[in-house]
Amino acid sequence: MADSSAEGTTAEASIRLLEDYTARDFFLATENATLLGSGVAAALTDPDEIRLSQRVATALGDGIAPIAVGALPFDSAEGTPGRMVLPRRTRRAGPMHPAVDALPRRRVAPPTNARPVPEPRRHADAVARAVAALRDRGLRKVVLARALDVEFGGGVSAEAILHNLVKDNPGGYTFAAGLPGGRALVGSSPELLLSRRGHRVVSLPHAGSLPRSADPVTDTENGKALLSSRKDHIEHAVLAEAVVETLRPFCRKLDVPEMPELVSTPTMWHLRTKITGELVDRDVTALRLAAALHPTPAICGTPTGLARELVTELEPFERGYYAGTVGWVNAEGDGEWAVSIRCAEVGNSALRLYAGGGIVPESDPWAELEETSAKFATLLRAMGLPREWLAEL
Ligand SMILES: C=C(O[C@H]1C=CC=C(C(=O)O)[C@@H]1O)C(=O)O
Repeated sequence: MADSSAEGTTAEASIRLLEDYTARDFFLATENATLLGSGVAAALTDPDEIRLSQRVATALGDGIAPIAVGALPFDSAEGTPGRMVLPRRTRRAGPMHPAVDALPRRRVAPPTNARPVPEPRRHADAVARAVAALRDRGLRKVVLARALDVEFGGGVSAEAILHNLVKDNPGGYTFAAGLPGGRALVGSSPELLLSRRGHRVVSLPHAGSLPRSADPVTDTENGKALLSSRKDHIEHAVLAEAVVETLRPFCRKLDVPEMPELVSTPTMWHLRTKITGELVDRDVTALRLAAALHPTPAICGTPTGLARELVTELEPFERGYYAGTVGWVNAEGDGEWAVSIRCAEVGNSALRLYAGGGIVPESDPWAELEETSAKFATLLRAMGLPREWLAEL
């Protein structure tokens, strides 16, 4: 029988969950709560995400465990199926911050080798080709990503990276999801795909970005520049419209602000829209809603099918669980699903880091390359590496 415990809202309780995390587990820390799922009472994989959500609801209804946790890939057609686990043991605690600030950072040994995939210049070329394809094939937006393969002669610890990510990102959805073969998807995303609590649903789509700067004047200027950038508002509007269109049939009421707001992570400025709604049917679970929304134009594009084709054509790697979604759902159908960005797939002695950006007809290839470098910084920082380290590759 699966075991579930609420361990209180004290700082010690949430920090204990972080300290007990191992690379096979599921972990999620948000502004509101900390969750650790360990062991496997049941595991479900399915390339069809809607069917997976139904199978998960049935398993939860059978009482196998009170909660299911897991990850959906960017594109299950690439051969990576959605993967859900009903943990043997689920532990919940209150939010981690600010108590975690007092903990020392954990050391991640320096990499022995690193290789951008593709070469930076080739990513800029791909962006230029994407801009031309948007025009020729009638797309409004596509999201192109690049990867960074990093090797560690002496091994790399997902636990240490997660620890530092939690410390660095108090407002983030900081996650780790165990994957087959002892690998783990570890990251800290600013973006909530969907949360459901009772009738209330919330989505926090993010699109439109500029890097933060260590210089306060430049930093403020970047924020202001983003807020007045026509190109970024177009990129954002395509996303917000798609989220609203998908949620509308499920909701009797939707609240959508007219303009996006400016928000920040420690490494990026973004445009974000807070969309809230009231569900018509309480039987529609958080996972079912996440499966309906995914892939949004924050990580794929519009129209979805054409954008997905363009991604496959222009990116020389498979995204796997990057640009998918990670989260949990319980027997009541409540849950929380973050977009799996600002993350890395971590193995024993190597990891692959990912970063992407939305391309619209107004996009500049070199600025887009810069943007992906800035987005890598979330993980680089957790690995103890300065952003300048990228320029040496
Ligand atoms: C695809 C990523 O970010 C998305 C989320 C926020 C802003 C984005 C942008 O401005 O391009 C991206 O759509 C990523 O970090 O890999």
